[in-house]
Amino acid sequence: MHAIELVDVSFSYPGGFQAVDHVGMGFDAGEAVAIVGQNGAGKTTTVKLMNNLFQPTEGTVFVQGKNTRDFSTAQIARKVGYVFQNPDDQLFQSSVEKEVIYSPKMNKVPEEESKKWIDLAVELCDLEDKMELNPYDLPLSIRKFVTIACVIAMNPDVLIFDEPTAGQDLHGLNLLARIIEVLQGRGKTIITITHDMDFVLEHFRRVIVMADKRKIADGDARDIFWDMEIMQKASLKQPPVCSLARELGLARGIVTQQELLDALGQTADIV
Ligand SMILES: Nc1ncnc2c1ncn2[C@@H]1O[C@H](COP(=O)(O)OP(=O)(O)OP(=O)(O)O)[C@@H](O)[C@H]1O
Repeated sequence: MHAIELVDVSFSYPGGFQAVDHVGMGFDAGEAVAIVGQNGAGKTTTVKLMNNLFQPTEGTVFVQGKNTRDFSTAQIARKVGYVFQNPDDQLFQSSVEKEVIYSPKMNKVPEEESKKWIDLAVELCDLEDKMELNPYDLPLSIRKFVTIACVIAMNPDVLIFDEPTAGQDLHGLNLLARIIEVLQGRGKTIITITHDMDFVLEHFRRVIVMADKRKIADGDARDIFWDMEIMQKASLKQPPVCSLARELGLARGIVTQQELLDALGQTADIV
């Protein structure tokens, strides 16, 4: 049984604009998957269908085998946590501490259990010295971590991060990498929308590519970033390491700097 499964799902916004067109995908427990694609491809709409913020116009979304139509958004949100693209859509308390404890408290999570996850969330998101501050006095990049902490604190089985890398510096990117690693290590399913292809290559093995409302590819990053037809169809730029390796005529599938250096070393030996 998948943690989440979309079966032939379409979605149109009220007013009739179709944003998702017959999409199918499944995610297992403990998987980390990146969703990439140009602006307007339908990525955010697709993930909002996964936590029941939207219900499909056609097709079915299953969360741990259960049809989301049979549950409220709040019920599904306990299993599938979604971190909004814009943190300001999610923050409404007067301090970071109140934000992070709000959902576990509202959902009456037993104190011992909630303390464990709140402490982990605060540590992973580097918020220990910001608990008394008003989120709106913090920069956007840190507000984003406040929203991530809120979702981790709820201890959902699936966490969806919408554009977490946008506007992050190296420290922020390192925090995100550790969050993904630690949560995946605890059996969580992590789904991340991002435009940062280097971040994808470093931290995700499986990549889903969306273009023009549809899923056009789903597989190993090593295959996908070397498939120029997919790159062109999705208007994606091949990551620099891959394009350099391609220009140099090196083996397909090179995606990291180390692999590029190793391949160049071998080439130099042969020459
Ligand atoms: N509330 C809405 N009403 C009508 N159309 C919408 C609404 N929200 C999004 N859309 C449209 O649906 C399409 C898909 O949007 P979506 O946000 O899912 O794409 P995306 O791939 O996440 O893009 P981005 O990277 O820019 O966030 C876009 O054309 C967008 O303009």
